[in-house]
Amino acid sequence: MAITSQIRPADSADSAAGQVTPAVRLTGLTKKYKAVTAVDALDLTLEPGQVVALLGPNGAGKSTTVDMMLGLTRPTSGQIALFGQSVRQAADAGMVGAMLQNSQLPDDVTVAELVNLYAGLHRKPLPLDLVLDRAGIADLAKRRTAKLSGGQKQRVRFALAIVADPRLLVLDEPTAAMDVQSRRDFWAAMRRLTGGGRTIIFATHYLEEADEFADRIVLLRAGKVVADGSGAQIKSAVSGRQVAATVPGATLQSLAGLPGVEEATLVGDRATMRCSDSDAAIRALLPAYPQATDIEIRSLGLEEAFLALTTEEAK
Ligand SMILES: Nc1ncnc2c1ncn2[C@@H]1O[C@H](COP(=O)(O)OP(=O)(O)OP(=O)(O)O)[C@@H](O)[C@H]1O
Repeated sequence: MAITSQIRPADSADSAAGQVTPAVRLTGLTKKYKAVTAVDALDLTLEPGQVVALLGPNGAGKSTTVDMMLGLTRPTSGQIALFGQSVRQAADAGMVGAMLQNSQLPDDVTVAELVNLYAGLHRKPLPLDLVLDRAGIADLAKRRTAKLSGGQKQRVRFALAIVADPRLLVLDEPTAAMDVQSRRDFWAAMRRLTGGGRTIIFATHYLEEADEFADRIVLLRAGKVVADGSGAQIKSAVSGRQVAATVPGATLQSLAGLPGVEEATLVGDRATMRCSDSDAAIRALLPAYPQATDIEIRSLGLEEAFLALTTEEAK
């Protein structure tokens, strides 16, 4: 599929030309679990100050990518540089803060005690009040963690992630347990943080969340980047039309290769083609298959088109 190259090369040329060291540079990053390739030769460069969403369905490789960036899982091959340093060096220097899916919080401490405990692990932690304030949990300082709601726990995890004032925040589905208002508050806090030039990469299942809060969306499927661009670019790339037709004798390969066709499926003689240009597709289909009948064209909604882009393709 050509969407990645239409929008922007996965590895932006800006950083090569400019002086700025990328916040994140992943090169050929690969993780295999026996037969499963969870992350497949991923190349990705993040400029400092970007808020980037790693968007994709279950099993796309988001968590594995995040875990490798945090040194929790070793890559099978490929390289990771964070501000030009190794994962270990960047972590030791307090450059990286992380918020992981479902990480456990100890039960028998207050929020302030827990944040202080984490602060003690770092050489130059931020003052407690500032951390609590930035995470929007100043009013929860004396609350025991066992008494927190799911969304409040997420904000405490966020406080722990920012304790060392990291330049890069890596967040795996940070708003998973939050209601709409908490989600908005969370991202408002994030925006205040990134005002200071911090880089954020977060994993999410939700196109809407990625569109609303990220400067850039990297769409993953089966461990590969299938699209990379701003929310508007991704939306225009994924929206399109679907052409269905009964095409006796057609092969999947020939249908997928028609101009304007992004992806094709064939069930018996019934072909369904997701098109970037449905007019071009039909103009090419008819001379190639004059026997085609029952042709239908319909517009794909955004969510539907997104799903089409993130499920297995035939091309
Ligand atoms: N420890 C593991 N052992 C074997 N396979 C794994 C392991 N961790 C992940 N995988 C596989 O790697 C692929 C990518 O998984 P990953 O958790 O990175 O996806 P994801 O995009 O984060 O999905 P989700 O949104 O469900 O968290 C999946 O096929 C998953 O089953």
